[in-house]
Amino acid sequence: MSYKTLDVRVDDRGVAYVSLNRPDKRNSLSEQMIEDLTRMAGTLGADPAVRAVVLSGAGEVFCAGGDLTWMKAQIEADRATRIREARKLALMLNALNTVPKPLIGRIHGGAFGGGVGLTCVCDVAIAETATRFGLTETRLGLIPATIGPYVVARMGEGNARRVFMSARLFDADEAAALGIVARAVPNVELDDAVEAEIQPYLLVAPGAVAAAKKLVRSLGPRIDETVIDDTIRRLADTWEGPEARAGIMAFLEKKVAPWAPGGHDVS
Ligand SMILES: C/C(=C\C(=O)SCCNC(=O)CCNC(=O)[C@H](O)C(C)(C)COP(=O)(O)OP(=O)(O)OC[C@H]1O[C@@H](n2cnc3c(N)ncnc32)[C@H](O)[C@@H]1OP(=O)(O)O)CC(=O)O
Repeated sequence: MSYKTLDVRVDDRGVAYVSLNRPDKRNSLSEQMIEDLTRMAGTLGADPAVRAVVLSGAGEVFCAGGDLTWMKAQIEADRATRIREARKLALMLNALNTVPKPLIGRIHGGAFGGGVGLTCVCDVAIAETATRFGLTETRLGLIPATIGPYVVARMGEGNARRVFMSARLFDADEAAALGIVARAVPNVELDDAVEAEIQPYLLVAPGAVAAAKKLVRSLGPRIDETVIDDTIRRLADTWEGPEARAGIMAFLEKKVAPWAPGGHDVS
């Protein structure tokens, strides 16, 4: 179980602690991290000794979303490459969403774009009160495409219209009100809160847990192959447009995008 961008440790109770480990790039979802997360979901999901998985991030923020350097490469690529790369992101999210174990998110610092997506594919997430959340894609000329189904399933269409279209940041209490996280706790209580969340899962039948998770997915909004394919196409379409190029280049060059003359509030 060796990964280039993840730290994985399984304790003697069968709790797997997985930490995104690219803190210098704010744990943004590089191609390697997407591959590692997909493999991790398959490996831990199939391991009968694993009873629960905790997903966290190293460093200052949980996850800064899709790696914008990787996305810049997609802007330069041909259509077939764009579709193939967008599919990797979508299949990683699907793998985590369907992992047949309890997946518990430990969210701190910040979760932006794909970082909110990762939070929403967890069965339950607990956030540090100071965490900032944002579906920031439209700031960058992008859309929350592949993460969209999981986020909308949590917050509903009305809330999604507001936060997808405005890209405004919100705090952990609002994230709890929106259903993205179960609750917000002060940083000093975060690890205890996550441990308390794990406990009940260690007392229930693993096969029934997996079946219950499947049941809930079949009762909630359907995120099937057709929906996933549609989000892949939408992301590839967005990468083709002039706004994505301008927004991503502005971020990477530490400039302000042309549609935000005063800059964005990131505090
Ligand atoms: C999944 C889909 C879409 C997306 O997710 S699009 C991405 C959405 N994410 C964002 O909008 C967040 C972008 N990042 C930030 O706003 C800030 O970095 C931060 C997270 C608020 C942290 O700020 P801080 O001041 O602490 O750090 P720096 O900005 O100096 O960043 C340090 C270092 O990390 C690099 N970096 C940060 N985020 C990313 C990223 N998303 N991609 C690539 N690189 C990132 C940053 O460039 C700095 O690098 P240096 O080399 O040190 O300059 C699509 C779908 O849903 O389908």
